[in-house]
Amino acid sequence: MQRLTPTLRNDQVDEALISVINSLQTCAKEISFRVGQGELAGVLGSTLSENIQGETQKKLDILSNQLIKEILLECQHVAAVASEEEEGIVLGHPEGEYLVAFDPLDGSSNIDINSMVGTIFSILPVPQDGPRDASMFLQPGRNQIAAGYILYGPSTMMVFTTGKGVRVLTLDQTVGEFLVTNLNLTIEPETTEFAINMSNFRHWQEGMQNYIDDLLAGTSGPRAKNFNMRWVAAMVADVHRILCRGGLFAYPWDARSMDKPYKLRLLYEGNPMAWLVEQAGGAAHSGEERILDIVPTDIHQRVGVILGARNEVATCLRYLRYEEGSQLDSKPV
Ligand SMILES: O=P(O)(O)OC[C@H]1O[C@](O)(COP(=O)(O)O)[C@@H](O)[C@@H]1O
Ligand SMILES: [Mg+2]
Ligand SMILES: [Mg+2]
Repeated sequence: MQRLTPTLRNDQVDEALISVINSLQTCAKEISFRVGQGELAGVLGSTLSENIQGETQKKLDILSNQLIKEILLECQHVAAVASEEEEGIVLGHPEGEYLVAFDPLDGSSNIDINSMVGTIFSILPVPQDGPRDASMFLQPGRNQIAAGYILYGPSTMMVFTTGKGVRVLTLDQTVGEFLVTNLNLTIEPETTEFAINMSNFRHWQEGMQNYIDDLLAGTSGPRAKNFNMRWVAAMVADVHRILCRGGLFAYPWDARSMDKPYKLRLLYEGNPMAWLVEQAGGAAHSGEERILDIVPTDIHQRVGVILGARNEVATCLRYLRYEEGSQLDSKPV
């Protein structure tokens, strides 16, 4: 089975980017070991601190963030990093060609229940001109050079794209190497499975409520088919399932707190996942536009996310726009 570096060389990835991705691979092994040791490594539980997002940090959030930051900043090709857990960016090598944005630990609430978590990364080019500050990261997701995630599940997997399809590697714990286990994940355009946090139903826009109502109505409703639901509460695991067996994932606008109408973050979650899903033949939308076309105004900006099977994403958007064909009775007031 092929290793990561030859796979990247086959994809004509330049040596500088290979070195950045290899650094991420090192991070993945370090975090995977600690996640696997769990209680024994003393990494479970919360801290007393809050991150820039106003969320209580888990010990593993902080540890993963620190590990990734240190390892990436040792790589001479990394010009700066931006983390979901930190307010500002951290500058790296002045000659570095790449920027790395990451969610060090996605699905933090799963840590203490020994359930799936992950690391999500997005690699951007350093802009030609402009200041060397956070504004370097304010590029639309379509500029990404590489993106992906590491899933710490029953096995540890690295799933990524450099724009030539979606590659999957599995960590062989016996030799400590990631080996290629799938070279081209694809998502079927149709699906009968969706992932959404249903407890937010009452806070959604009417169009979203109508869409979900019709999925739940199954064969007796306007969609005339039954839909199954899954929610891992870790985007990385929900998106992985969609890449493996299809489906639709949504974390849409909600009215729980008006200063935070979206939960997921554009740079660390939305963009990398959107590109992976598009590379697999799916679609990824904010509810208003293609996620990869959004030009960020802040590194911690949040975004609505509807992604997965492309025909189902299109149907969901028709409901949100109250278009003909969305089988709605009601229209916006
Ligand atoms: O608490 P909820 O509504 O189930 O939200 C789960 C979502 O929040 C997240 O955990 C947010 O990510 P973090 O754990 O990195 O903050 C997503 O992975 C997941 O899809
Ligand atoms: Mg996350
Ligand atoms: Mg996180």
